[in-house]
Amino acid sequence: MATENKNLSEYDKDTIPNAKDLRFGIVVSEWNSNITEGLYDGAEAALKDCGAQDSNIIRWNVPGSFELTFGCKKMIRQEKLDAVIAIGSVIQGETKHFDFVCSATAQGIKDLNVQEEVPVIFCVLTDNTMQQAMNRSGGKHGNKGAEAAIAAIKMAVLGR
Ligand SMILES: Nc1c(NC[C@H](O)[C@H](O)[C@H](O)CO)[nH]c(=O)[nH]c1=O
Ligand SMILES: CC(=O)[C@@H](O)COP(=O)(O)O
Repeated sequence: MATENKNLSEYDKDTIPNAKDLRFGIVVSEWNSNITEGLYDGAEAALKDCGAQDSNIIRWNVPGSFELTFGCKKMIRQEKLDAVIAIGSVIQGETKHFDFVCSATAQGIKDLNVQEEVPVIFCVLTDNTMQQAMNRSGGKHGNKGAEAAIAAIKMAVLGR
């Protein structure tokens, strides 16, 4: 189902484990900060709505989405975490750079999920336009940050 046919912010709290004893890392790209701050707000609000404590949400910033992989790896090794959310917004420009940044970021975060023991959630928008990004970071299609927060809670308790 494409995003346009669903609301990214919708979830049923009755189906979500309580997050009160879980500790989360959130690594936020500074590129397109008008979008990534909205994604962060959505993720933080959903985590708290599901019981997470302020003191158990650790935020680091990195320059761009390409740096999310290193930032998440370093955070996992430095902090005791149950899940990490990688937040970025990549928007198509005039060149093929978009393709390389998106691919490298997605592959890097996938690799972390293979190599590390802490789940890393892919909360990176890869949009053709700023409007598409706005629509998915608190606009008409909801907030992918909220979706990522729910995924983080579910993955944090997987197998328990
Ligand atoms: N154009 C976008 C970038 N580009 C920057 C890279 O992510 C990286 O920081 C740089 O190549 C140095 O290593 N990053 C985004 O997150 N979003 C973009 O639209
Ligand atoms: C995703 C990018 O790196 C891109 O926004 C940069 O823009 P351009 O391709 O015009 O250099």
